Amino acid sequence: MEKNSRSDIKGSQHHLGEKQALQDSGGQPNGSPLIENNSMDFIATKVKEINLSHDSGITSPSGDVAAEKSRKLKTETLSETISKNEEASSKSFEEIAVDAGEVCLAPADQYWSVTRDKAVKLRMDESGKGAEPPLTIHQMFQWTVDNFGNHPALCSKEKGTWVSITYKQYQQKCRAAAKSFLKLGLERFHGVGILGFNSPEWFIANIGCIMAGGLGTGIYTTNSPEACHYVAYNCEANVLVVENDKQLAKILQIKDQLPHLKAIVQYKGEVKNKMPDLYTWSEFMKLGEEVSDAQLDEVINSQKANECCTLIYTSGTTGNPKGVMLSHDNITWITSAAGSVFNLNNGEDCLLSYLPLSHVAAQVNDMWTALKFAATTYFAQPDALKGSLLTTLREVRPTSFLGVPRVWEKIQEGMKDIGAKSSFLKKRIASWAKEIGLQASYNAMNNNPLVPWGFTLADTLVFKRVRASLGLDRCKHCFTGAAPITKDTLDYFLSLNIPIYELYGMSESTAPHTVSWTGNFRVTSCGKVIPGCKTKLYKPDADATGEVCLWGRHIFMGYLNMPDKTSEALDSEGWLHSGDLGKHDENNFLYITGRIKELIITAGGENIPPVPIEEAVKEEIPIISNAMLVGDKRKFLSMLLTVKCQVDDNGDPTDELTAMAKQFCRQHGVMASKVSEITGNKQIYKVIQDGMDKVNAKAVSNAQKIQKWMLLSHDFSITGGELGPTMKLKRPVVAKMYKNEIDNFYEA
Ligand SMILES: Nc1ncnc2c1ncn2[C@@H]1O[C@H](COP(=O)(O)OP(=O)(O)OP(=O)(O)O)[C@@H](O)[C@H]1O
Repeated sequence: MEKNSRSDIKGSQHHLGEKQALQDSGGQPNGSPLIENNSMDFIATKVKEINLSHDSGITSPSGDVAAEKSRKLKTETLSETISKNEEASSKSFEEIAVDAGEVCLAPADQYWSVTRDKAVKLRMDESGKGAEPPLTIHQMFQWTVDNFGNHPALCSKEKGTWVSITYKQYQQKCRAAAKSFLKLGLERFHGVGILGFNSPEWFIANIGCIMAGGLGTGIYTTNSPEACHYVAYNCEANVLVVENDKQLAKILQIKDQLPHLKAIVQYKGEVKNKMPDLYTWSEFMKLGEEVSDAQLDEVINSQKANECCTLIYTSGTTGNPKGVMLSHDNITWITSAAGSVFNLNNGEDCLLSYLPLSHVAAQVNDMWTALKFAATTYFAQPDALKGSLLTTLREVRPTSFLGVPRVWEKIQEGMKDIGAKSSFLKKRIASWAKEIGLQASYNAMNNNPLVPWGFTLADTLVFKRVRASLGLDRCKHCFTGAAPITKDTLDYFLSLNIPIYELYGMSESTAPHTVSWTGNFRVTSCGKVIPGCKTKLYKPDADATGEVCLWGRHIFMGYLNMPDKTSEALDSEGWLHSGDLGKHDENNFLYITGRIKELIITAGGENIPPVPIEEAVKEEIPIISNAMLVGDKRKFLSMLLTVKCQVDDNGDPTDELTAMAKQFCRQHGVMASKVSEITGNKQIYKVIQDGMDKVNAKAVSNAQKIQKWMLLSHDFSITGGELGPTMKLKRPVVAKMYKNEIDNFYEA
């Protein structure tokens, strides 16, 4: 049914297959079951709504709120202006900042910098969004506290109960952390590395570090000790904040090679082996009690909006991670600019934090946008991506939800598995509703007011229940970003009347550059440029496809200590060259069509983007979880393949096939339940070869045909290092790991 409905839709005016053919294969790890199957049966079971209202079930936070005096930062003149201004509640902080004539910038004469303490020139416009006065993180925070001080800011689960802190308490805790960092000797523009799963402590450590004049630096929890060392050394970390003894163990292995390190703080669990300069969270938070407010305010007030406050290390899909230097203005401006597109209202939203905060997308969404718009951030459980995400989603019922493509794919897989087990009648109802849903969604996308017949019934019987069962019934914005998503997944959710809005951006653009939103989206497009930002397509070809170049106040300062890489990324005029290929449609929607850095250039000189071929293989042979095309400087193309298998509690792929993969084998007469049972299995190999033949039959040239392939015994994963944190394929890593296998393809 789905295929039929999609092909119906394909007849519409949009080139819907366009991007699907160009997807990155990186989004196919064999992650652990994200979705608990028994909770996904949206048709079969009456969906049990967990009526957790925004604040219900949340115990009062500890600490005497009334006794707290709202701290006045040296943005005092601004805050005073706010309180004096009769219209304070209706005026934005930016407007009031203009009134007060207070703009804090350090002298700078160029758009880029590669040294931690050097300010940059801002890409200010003369009018509009790009002309808004620059703000520091602290000014933005103070405005939120002044206006929404008693609003819940952070909610986390403690012993099974949600506990929240208000914006006032949040700021107070950040200030306490900042004082402790100062006490520990955090030097100006030196890093505080944070290595752990999302939690209030992560946010407080990060903002506390910035208040104290340091550079907030996330480190991926999946990093090896060596990879942690790379980041901690590069940012000259004075303090490392780790989640638990597992992360601590990694740091203990490398701490002697970190000349700037002064202390380690562990924020969860017991500190088993006491040692000097190792603190628990509660010890740490008390360390700075003697540091006066005036001392801290002096540090805060000396900071300028065009100076660095955060380092985002790239995930390394194309080489060693680079330290992307972000200024206060990068962060405060983009959160304001993107938030206005989505019409976010202060104090109205709540979201769930579960994607790695070291990645720019999660950090900007969960921490900075929430802070700017006084939203409430709920923290998921550390095993979110191993199964608990859905349960938490249903408790929190966020009003905005960001998933990387793989998250949406896992939800889709879970729902399909359940659907496959439903009775005949339920399957029929689902098919009927999905056909209507897809048509209705495409009509809405194309501004066609026609509502298909039966929509209201389908909405009541299916769509509303699905939304509730996923915890998305209050969700106004379901987002995807950070990597390409397939049209198949987008259509699947559209058929359930859940539009997923695509965002595009990079660490180097402080996350979003183009966005999609209600009434403004096109399937397979990543949306329109944010007001105040500009896109240029560099060296467009005959098809008007060129390299996507970005401009705006969100463009990063430079890569820390990497002048060459910085000048490769930023041209002499200050445009950021993304390395992505893209084109616009007649309505200025941007379509990403490939990555220049991933192009395969064969020995015969043909340029081949690998993603469309990899996606075609995965679609044709559904048992395949990952496919990597090789053939750079070789005579022909070959492909490494992995099959869908289950993962263990650590996220490591196991030998056990997924339910879907077992079913696939059975359909082809093979009673296998393990990966090892099908590697070398003639029947399965024939099925794969048949699929390859079909893909090759559609190849645009002989050079684009896959001549040889190999089924690997082990799936790719984040923990294995083959996939980055947003599940993108790390091609150089895989090429190195399977060098012998690849060489074998080309031996005569
Ligand atoms: N909506 C999207 N569609 C397609 N690709 C996207 C989308 N959003 C982001 N990307 C890809 O992600 C890239 C930015 O990702 P990020 O800044 O996390 O660095 P990375 O590419 O993962 O790591 P590295 O720079 O180390 O290679 C973009 O350049 C683009 O290739």
